Amino acid sequence: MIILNDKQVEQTLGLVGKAAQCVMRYYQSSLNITHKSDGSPVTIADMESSQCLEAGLAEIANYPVLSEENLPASNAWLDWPVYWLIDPIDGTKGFINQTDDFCICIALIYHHRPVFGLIYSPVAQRAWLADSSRGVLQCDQAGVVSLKQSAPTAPFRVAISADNPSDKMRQLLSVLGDYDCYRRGSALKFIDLVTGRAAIYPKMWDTSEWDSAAGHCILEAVGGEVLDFKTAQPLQYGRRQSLINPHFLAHSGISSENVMQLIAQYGLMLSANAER
Ligand SMILES: Nc1ncnc2c1ncn2[C@@H]1O[C@H](COP(=O)(O)O)[C@@H](OP(=O)(O)O)[C@H]1O
Ligand SMILES: [Mg+2]
Repeated sequence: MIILNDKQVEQTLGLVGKAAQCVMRYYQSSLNITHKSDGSPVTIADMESSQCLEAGLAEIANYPVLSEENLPASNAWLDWPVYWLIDPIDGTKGFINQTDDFCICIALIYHHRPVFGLIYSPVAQRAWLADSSRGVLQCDQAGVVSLKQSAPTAPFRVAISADNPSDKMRQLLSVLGDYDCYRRGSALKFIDLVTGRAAIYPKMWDTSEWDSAAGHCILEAVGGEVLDFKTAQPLQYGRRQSLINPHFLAHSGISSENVMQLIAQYGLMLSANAER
């Protein structure tokens, strides 16, 4: 197991603060937006944040860095036992639309599992980080607080993406009875699961491994899970040529019975679609 020492964690926090300063120089200004092959937007702020993080992380711990904005030409990650996996701005749409829902995600992957995760909100100037020895720490100017799993209150609060359609989601959640949905962009939805604002975050649309890795690590550190909807096993990283995640169910503090109901319902929806 790889564990970052206190100095490396402090340096990583300093670095993410520096990347956030790069990003905030462009927030609420007019930006030239280009689109990638999956249709997602990218700006100069994504690129500058990536350059800042890539250079800094390699100095903090000299592992390869896999960034959303700088992918290796080949599938080099298949041979890496340990590497940094970063999303220089997660929720670029929220950044462009000035919703405040965007963040910087940094994960350290060791043998296909996220062993360190850090999510930073440049607007709130707050970081959440986790690993197996520290649990989850929330760090901001007021200080450092250790977060524990908070019990969800009824009805279940469900965090969903800002722009994924609702009909499929309603069908999935129908097995829960009473629930209450809200929309929010970016990996900050994982933080909502940690703080108890949400109990469930289902993702039935494509995301990439850098979108989930840091949040996955932070959520697991308070006892939550990020499960592949098809296998009911935790997501894994860097195992396949494709970096697209399977559809997943992230949750915290709900019963295993509810988890199995949601996974079974996903399976039924999948078979019904295949039959059409
Ligand atoms: N078709 C697709 N393939 C891969 N990733 C996708 C995708 N559509 C959306 N995403 C990713 O999902 C993220 C947004 O998720 P959410 O809607 O939950 O906030 C975006 O992250 P970025 O903003 O980092 O590009 C985007 O990359
Ligand atoms: Mg992203």
